[in-house]
Amino acid sequence: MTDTRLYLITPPKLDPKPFGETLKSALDAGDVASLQLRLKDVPEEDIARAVDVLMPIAQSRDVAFLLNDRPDLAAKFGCDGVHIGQEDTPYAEARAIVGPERIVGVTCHDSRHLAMEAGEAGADYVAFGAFYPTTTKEPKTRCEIDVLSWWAEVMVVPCVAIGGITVANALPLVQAGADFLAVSSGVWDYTDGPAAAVKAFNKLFK
Ligand SMILES: Cc1ncc(COP(=O)(O)OP(=O)(O)O)c(N)n1
Ligand SMILES: Cc1nc(C(=O)O)sc1CCOP(=O)(O)O
Ligand SMILES: [Mg+2]
Repeated sequence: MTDTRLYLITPPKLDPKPFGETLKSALDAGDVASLQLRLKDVPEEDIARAVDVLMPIAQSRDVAFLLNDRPDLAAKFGCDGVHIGQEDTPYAEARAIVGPERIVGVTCHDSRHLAMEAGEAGADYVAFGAFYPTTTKEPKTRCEIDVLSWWAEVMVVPCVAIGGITVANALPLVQAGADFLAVSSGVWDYTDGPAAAVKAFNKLFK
């Protein structure tokens, strides 16, 4: 049994009500540690509506609900945490906004240095990527698996692997010691549906 767990990222575009039904089936299919709401370049009211519909679905199933980019809204809406990248609110400011009890995760690309900085500053996890090609976003970097295995061997702060991860290519990341696999299209676009994807990923973690 590995310690790796699934960290879902919402698809780039979604209609909250119908997506909420898809989300319920995915979360009821197996263990999911967390869900990140990642809506880019939308009005705040669209984020608020998605939070209203999706956060209760996640939290009622003990799935942590994180918001991408916006520590202010994460605090305002009562999310369990926020994910920030290198071009978003700096860690110290995000932590001051959300407080000590909420999760703050930090994008560290392929950089051991960025990850050590974030870990020392108090980040709850560091995210490395992209490990594989992805069409969900234009990743700034590609990350080699040895960065992940180095971090898993020498550091205690949890590490997240992200970028183009599918059931078919995930095993090397699990074997390298990733604490979480952050996945979007590998679940929502899975041939047999998101629920089957959650089951298949959890089978890999056994
Ligand atoms: C878990 C996780 N890792 C990395 C990212 C990417 O964050 P960022 O670099 O800020 O890019 P955007 O997602 O904001 O476009 C993430 N969102 N989640
Ligand atoms: C949001 C995000 N950040 C990345 C990074 O490299 O930091 S890759 C990525 C896309 C994740 O979606 P998918 O699982 O569909 O590839
Ligand atoms: Mg960001």
